[in-house]
Amino acid sequence: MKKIAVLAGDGIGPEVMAEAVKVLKAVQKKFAVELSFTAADVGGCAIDRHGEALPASTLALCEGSDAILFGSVGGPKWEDLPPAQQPERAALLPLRKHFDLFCNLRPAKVFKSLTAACPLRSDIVGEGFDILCVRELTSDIYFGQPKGRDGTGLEERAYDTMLYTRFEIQRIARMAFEAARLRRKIVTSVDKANVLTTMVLWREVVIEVAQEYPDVRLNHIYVDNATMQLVRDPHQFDVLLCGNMFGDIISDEAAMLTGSMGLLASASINKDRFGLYEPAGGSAPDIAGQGIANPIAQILSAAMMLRYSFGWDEAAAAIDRAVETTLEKGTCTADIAVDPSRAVGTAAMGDAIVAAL
Ligand SMILES: NC(=O)c1ccc[n+]([C@@H]2O[C@H](COP(=O)([O-])OP(=O)(O)OC[C@H]3O[C@@H](n4cnc5c(N)ncnc54)[C@H](O)[C@@H]3O)[C@@H](O)[C@H]2O)c1
Ligand SMILES: CC(C)[C@H](C(=O)O)[C@@H](O)C(=O)O
Ligand SMILES: [Mg+2]
Repeated sequence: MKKIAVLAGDGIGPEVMAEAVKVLKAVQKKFAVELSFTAADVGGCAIDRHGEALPASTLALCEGSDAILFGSVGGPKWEDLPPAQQPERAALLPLRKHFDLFCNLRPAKVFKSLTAACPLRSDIVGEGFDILCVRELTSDIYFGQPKGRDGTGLEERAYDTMLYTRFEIQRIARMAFEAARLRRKIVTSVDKANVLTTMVLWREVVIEVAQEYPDVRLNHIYVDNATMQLVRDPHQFDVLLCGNMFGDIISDEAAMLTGSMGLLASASINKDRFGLYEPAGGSAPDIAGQGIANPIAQILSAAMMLRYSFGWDEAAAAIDRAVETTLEKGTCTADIAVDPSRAVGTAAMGDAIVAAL
């Protein structure tokens, strides 16, 4: 029996989470495995109901679970709170830090049947590309100290600290090289070593780690060039190794190149393979409550949970295949439909994936 903490969160979170749970329940039947689901509040909805974004009871549930399935948090309703109380800073980042989820895997793969949804020219996208962003998730300018604001008038200042230790770079670099070994064996390390001291260390350590993996090719690219090369020729990339900040930006770009933010799943794991699984996109306030969000990123995140935290590769692959089959049949939500008048809603998309499973 695997215990799953279900934290749907805000905006489209609960809408897409319902579909992921539906798919997991179907997996349970098909593969005769046992899963338990316990829901808890997190993010803005937890502020509204409990006065804080990450209530102690929610954290305790996560601690007693085998994995966390996470929706998304945040939205306009909570944007005027003091920054430290906002859902993203008070719930998501502390969860990542608390469980030491340093490794964020974000696979950006174009589905064959969706090449038309890709915003790139057809001669550039070709038959599709397959990139894995390996993003460091518990350090960098997100967490470096000091952070703060002081001074007054025109002397008022605000600052964050970009900081990496050798240990932090080594462990995320090893994850990238290990992942590349199972793929096309190319790691492209994204940095800004021409300007930032942190990134000079980053590049040095990545080069050292590469010595342990002589079978994997290592390239370096500056982050500005990386954003441009992704649009010019995404096929050149296999594994993109990034720090926390650059990985945040690059993974949104890679997601959209596959057709929609609603397609990009993610796994945030620690050294023991405990993980938090969430779509790379957010609470999408512009479409929340309409039943039109794409549940695929949430469903594929659930598949990643089965693969990385539970080691259930066969069940995970079955979900991946069911998503692919559904798309091949032409069932699409509005964000990826070439003809929006034929788009289906969130629940119908989930039902179609369950049927394909
Ligand atoms: N993991 C998280 O909890 C997480 C991640 C990113 C952003 N956020 C938060 O979400 C809120 C909104 O952020 P944002 O607007 O910058 O980014 P967003 O990812 O929520 O939305 C960006 C665009 O992508 C679209 N989109 C995203 N997911 C989609 C889906 N499943 N189906 C169809 N379209 C989808 C949205 O409609 C929107 O047009 C903010 O409060 C932000 O901080 C949370
Ligand atoms: C909501 C925010 C804190 C988060 C991040 O910046 O990591 C999000 O953008 C993501 O990509 O998971
Ligand atoms: Mg992001």
